[in-house]
Amino acid sequence: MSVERDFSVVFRLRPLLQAPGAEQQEPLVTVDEGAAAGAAGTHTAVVSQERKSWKHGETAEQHRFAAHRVYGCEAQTDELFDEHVAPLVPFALDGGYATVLAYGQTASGKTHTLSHCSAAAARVLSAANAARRPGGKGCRITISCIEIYGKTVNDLLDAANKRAAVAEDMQGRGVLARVTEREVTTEQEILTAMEQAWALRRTSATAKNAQSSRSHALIRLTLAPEGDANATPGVLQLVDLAGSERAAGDSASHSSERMAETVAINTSLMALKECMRARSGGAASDASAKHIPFRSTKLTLALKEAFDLFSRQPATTVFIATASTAAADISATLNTFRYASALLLVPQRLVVQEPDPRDVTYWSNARVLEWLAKYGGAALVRPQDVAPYEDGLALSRVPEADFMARLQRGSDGALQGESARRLYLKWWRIVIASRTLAKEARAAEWKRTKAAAAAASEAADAEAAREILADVQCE
Ligand SMILES: Nc1ncnc2c1ncn2[C@@H]1O[C@H](COP(=O)(O)OP(=O)(O)OP(=O)(O)O)[C@@H](O)[C@H]1O
Repeated sequence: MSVERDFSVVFRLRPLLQAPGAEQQEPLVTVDEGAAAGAAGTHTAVVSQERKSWKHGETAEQHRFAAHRVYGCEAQTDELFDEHVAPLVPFALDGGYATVLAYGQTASGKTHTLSHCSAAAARVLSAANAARRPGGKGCRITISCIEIYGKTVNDLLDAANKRAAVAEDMQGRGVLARVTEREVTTEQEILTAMEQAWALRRTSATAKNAQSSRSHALIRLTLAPEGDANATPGVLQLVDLAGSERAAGDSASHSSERMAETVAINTSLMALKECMRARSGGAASDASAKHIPFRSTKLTLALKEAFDLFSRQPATTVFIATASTAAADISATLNTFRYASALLLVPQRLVVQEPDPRDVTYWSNARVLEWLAKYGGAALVRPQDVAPYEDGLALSRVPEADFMARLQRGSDGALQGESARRLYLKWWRIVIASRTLAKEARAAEWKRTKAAAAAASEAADAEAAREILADVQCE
């Protein structure tokens, strides 16, 4: 069970929900079972759109959409979980950044699919972690849950649904701020937290709007390896996106509040698409490192590591597009599949940043101690007291007041006030300068890789042309 690709697009068709005694309808979206998997291992969903015109009468137009996998109406959520979500558990326990996104119109089955997957993930994760603990490879698991409603972020693990925030930390990672981080160990503890989050989302949504899917909900499990305080924690997160439908024609949808809400949802879903597509870096001939606009919305900032081209940890994303198969929802279903199919362009592999000795945030604890000995030496600072175990990244996360207190303690009071601050600022100058240098070097490397790929593709074209010419001449 391993993660096959960096980015998977999965379709899930919702069966028709027919009232008892209502006239029987046929699902208008089906899986093309006959079609062999496409070049990129893709499968196909077929949408029949009925059209009526005075000239041609009733006709059905067929639209075909590719995805890595299409689950039909009869498929069970367990099947989807086993194939696409379960492999993310060991991936995240090993330090990877795994994201599951559910996208689709209201009532298409996003929450149905994700709540089942989150419960199954709680079971698999707690068992896998318990099995790793005797070998010393277990993780400390914490859970945080937020909902993003327009520009507002709320804590779904706080009974009062208090305000939270999404921010970028010193290392440029998208972090959840002012949120409850609850430590969980057993399946039941994880489940209780998740259920509390889903329930609070439903209640707060009813207070705002009759429909629950006007906000994005994010459940994030952070997996910090026990016994290595410097390791980058793994992440397993599930995101129930706001309903993707456009404003309907009813008068309620035209209230200014509802319109603003719809604009905010559409903006964030478009930004999400842009971020995911920007990762593809364009054609091989496009030699520029792509700008990924993750800062444009709270949602994309929160998920930044999922798009980052140069990430400190491997990342993988499963995009589940849920769709109704009912005739009344066909245009929303077509929009869902158009959005999701376009994401198949996202490349298979991200560039995982190699440790770069030029970048202070990659320094080992030994290298940090060396630096402290060199620059704090004159004031007789004991480096070990300033950074007992921290590597460069961990030390750059130490808040200023704590850093200063360590300097004071580590020099028996010799270094305090302005002189301690000077050493602290010196540390920060080197953190920033080295990160800038490393970033520029990565951009140059990216450019070289792209140029080499473009040259290789041109050479292959030329070779193919020569072969065709040779064939023609033989004939
Ligand atoms: N695959 C499925 N099989 C059977 N029932 C389903 C399936 N998917 C969804 N449903 C049912 O359809 C209804 C709507 O589903 P759900 O609430 O998950 O939709 P949603 O897209 O999350 O909408 P919202 O965001 O408004 O809650 C629910 O009653 C759910 O049980």
